[in-house]
Amino acid sequence: MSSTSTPPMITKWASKDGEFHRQVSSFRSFIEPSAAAEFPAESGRYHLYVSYACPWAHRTLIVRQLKGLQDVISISVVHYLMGPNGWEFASPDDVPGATLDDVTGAKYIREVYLKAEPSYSARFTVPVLWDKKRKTIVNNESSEIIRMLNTAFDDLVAPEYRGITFYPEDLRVQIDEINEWIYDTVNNGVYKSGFAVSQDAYERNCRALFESLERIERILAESEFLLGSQLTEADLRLFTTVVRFDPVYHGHFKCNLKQIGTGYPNILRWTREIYQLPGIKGTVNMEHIKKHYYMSHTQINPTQVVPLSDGPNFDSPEVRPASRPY
Ligand SMILES: N[C@@H](CCC(=O)N[C@@H](CS)C(=O)NCC(=O)O)C(=O)O
Repeated sequence: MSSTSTPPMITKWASKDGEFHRQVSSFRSFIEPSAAAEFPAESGRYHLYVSYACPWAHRTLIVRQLKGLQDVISISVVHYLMGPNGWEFASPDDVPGATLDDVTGAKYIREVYLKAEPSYSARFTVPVLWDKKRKTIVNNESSEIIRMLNTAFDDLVAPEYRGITFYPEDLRVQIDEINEWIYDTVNNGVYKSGFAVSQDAYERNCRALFESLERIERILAESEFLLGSQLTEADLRLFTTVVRFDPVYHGHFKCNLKQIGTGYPNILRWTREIYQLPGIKGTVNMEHIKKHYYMSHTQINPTQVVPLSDGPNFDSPEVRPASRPY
């Protein structure tokens, strides 16, 4: 694909059956602690390309924060608006929160992909984990990037972050199991509702989404986090969808049977607990989130008018776990 060709439009995300099918990510290598590895963990070598708007990229920002990796892995943040050329970099003077790409000098994320693989012809998604040394993409699948950040850099972080894990061995089976249905019906479920172009696909996915929210509400009525008193990867993956739910998915994606702030007291309490953990609120940029969805998906919102509400106040009341939950 040449660097001037146009990527597929958002409207093409739904296929003939009226249903949205998320593409499988293409770059799937792993960073490992061993110096002999293809991609060895090194401080300053790897770079994350993210969008504050994107719930998948948001996962990687959260784990980078909670694992104390800010000085080990650098980041670039794209403009909230996704235009016909896809994600674009912007100066923070023009778009507060965004950055230019000081690593490869790209104007668009698509150029980063094409530097890594000139024949790449799939979607140009964020997050992207980039190797500055080999000048290539290590991985563009958020669920795998957060696993690497969880363990691969432990020798390089400050002592208080070593050994922190959001994928503990004794909970792996339960984490994998809960991730599976939450991914399908909630994380991706909001997109399957919002991008559906048939009534049937919309209703089916929207109902499945709310069945899962009811199930999560029941879990969180009994338990501090999804799998007990320990914060795990399953919570972090769900959090990025829930934090966007009332301001964006409820209206823009028509996920409107209930709202988190008024309809799910236990999910609301749980969201506040995560939001109030050190460093997390700095990863939630509601301006980028709202402007991205309402202004980029012009097939859904042709006026590009952005609604006023940011959703529930996650800052207060203060909801403090008894001890650090991870
Ligand atoms: N499987 C990927 C999905 C990432 C993804 O779909 N990102 C969206 C933003 S929320 C994107 O960059 N879309 C651009 C496009 O599809 O053209 C992951 O979890 O990392």
